Amino acid sequence: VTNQPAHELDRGSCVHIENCFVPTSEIIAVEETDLNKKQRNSGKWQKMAKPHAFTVYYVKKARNHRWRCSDVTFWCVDEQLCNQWIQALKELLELQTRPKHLLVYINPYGGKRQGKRIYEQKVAPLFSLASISTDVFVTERANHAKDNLFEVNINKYDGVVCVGGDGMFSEVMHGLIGRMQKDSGIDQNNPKAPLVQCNIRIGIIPAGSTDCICYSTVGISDPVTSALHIIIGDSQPLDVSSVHHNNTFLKYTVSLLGYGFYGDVLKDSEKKRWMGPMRYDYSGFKTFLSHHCYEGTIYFQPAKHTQGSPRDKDSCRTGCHICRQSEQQLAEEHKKCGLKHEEDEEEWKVIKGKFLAINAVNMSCACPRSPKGLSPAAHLADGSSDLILVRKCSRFDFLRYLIRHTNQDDQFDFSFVDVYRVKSFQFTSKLLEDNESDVTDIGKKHFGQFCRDHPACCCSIANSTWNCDGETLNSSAIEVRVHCQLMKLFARGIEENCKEAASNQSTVEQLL
Ligand SMILES: CCCCCCCCCCCCC/C=C/[C@@H](O)[C@H](CO)NC(=O)CCCCCCCCCCCCCCC
Ligand SMILES: Nc1ncnc2c1ncn2[C@@H]1O[C@H](COP(=O)(O)OP(=O)(O)OP(=O)(O)O)[C@@H](O)[C@H]1O
Ligand SMILES: [Ca+2]
Repeated sequence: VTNQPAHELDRGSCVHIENCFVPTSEIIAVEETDLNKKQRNSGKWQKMAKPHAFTVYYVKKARNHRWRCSDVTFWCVDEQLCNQWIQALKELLELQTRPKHLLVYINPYGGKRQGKRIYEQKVAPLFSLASISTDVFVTERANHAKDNLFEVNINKYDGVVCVGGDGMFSEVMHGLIGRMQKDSGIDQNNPKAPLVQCNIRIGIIPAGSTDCICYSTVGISDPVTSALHIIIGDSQPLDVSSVHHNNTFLKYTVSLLGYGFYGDVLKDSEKKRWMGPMRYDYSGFKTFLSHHCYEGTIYFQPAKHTQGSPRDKDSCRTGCHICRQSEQQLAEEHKKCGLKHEEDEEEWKVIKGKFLAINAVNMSCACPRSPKGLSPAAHLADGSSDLILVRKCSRFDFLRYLIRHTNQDDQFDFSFVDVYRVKSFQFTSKLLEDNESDVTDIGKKHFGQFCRDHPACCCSIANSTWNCDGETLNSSAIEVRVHCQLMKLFARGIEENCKEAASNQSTVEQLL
């Protein structure tokens, strides 16, 4: 069997196959080749009596974590031998645990409103090549996908795919995690309830405005790359934080939970949805100029179970040992403590102040606008969140901080920025504290006026809102807890040395 053209086989020439390989885990499909098509294309086949061939489709790694589907055709004069190869390769593929039946939700209005086109033109043909069957559902309203996930026979599927942005992913995640807890009789309103892990993987086909979750877990936001990760059945566990207020469940978050700057940007940008992804630049500029800061108190529990720190130079990569070690450490702690809520006994740290931004990120939050993200050393699956506190500072300093989202300089190397790796935290705004603790204290009650009367103080008279993975929360006082590896994605994290892999494979057109 050779990948040399048939006319060379016919001449009985010696075949040179380069020494290179594709792991079976990265083969997409094996098919008997349609020789009529090949004949038409190459015109090199006419002389051969009865040729046989099969084509292997495989993942070809290009630059910047981009994957493409490549193929190589093997020619053979012996029909039986050709069939044996096809059979053997198909058996190898069967041994891989890959999705066979997927449930797909498409948000036709996400990002630049291209979700349906992206799925039909770039993704569906690849799923069909890989013999994956799908039930496709185009949403007609917000929360359609989430509501539907509570009704469908979920056991029929090997995974759920969402075509859209971070908001669409959030919907699907809420549907799946919520369904899982409901089926297991877990009360989501209890902030301390041990949540049941969700083993049905989610695949993200990026078609949104920020696509931060896709970018941070794959290394690029590219529909074809994501489709290939789904096809080969990659698996990446992900931390999920639960957000509560007064024993009421509000939301789950996996990327950014931001108060102050990012909350205000989101709130303003929601009114400008018609602008598409540009709305964030417009509202970002406006919010930057308004320069509001917010006063409040943060209580947090440091994440002692993990060896990593937000100031580490190394980032979370495929097969990350920090994530593995942290998960094991947490599992051991839970075994030792049994049902006892050990968190309550651990130390809480308190920070009071005036902040321009409070950002809690479960992952780096890398995205095309910010290729390293808001916390470059955050881990996808270590059971912790990085809590970034940006204190009141000048507009110029805040701009310097924002610019560091976009370049290689250290974002935390500012006197007004603090970062902590935490496993839970709580926030209460000063306004709420004052209202709740002592309503008769005139000075406290009129805090709003107090600030208005002193122009030097830029503290807002109102609360900000929380930006929870691109959705606003109704409450400013929240209680947040990280759940280590609560769910899984069809991804493998960001691969190391991708450039090297790309150049090794660029010359590779042979296989086996
Ligand atoms: C001067 C350059 C500064 C550039 C700063 C770029 C920062 C980009 C940071 C992106 C962080 C994304 C975190 C992920 C959040 C997602 O869960 C969420 C849902 O998709 N997206 C947003 O909330 C969307 C948030 C998008 C926020 C965009 C903010 C743009 C700020 C522009 C400020 C301009 C100041 C210029 C002054 C002359
Ligand atoms: N058919 C629909 N009509 C209106 N809204 C929808 C529909 N389907 C889903 N949605 C909602 O649209 C919101 C935004 O969608 P999505 O996340 O896909 O795009 P985006 O906001 O442009 O991107 P990003 O979240 O990456 O910034 C989601 O919160 C989702 O609940
Ligand atoms: Ca994490």
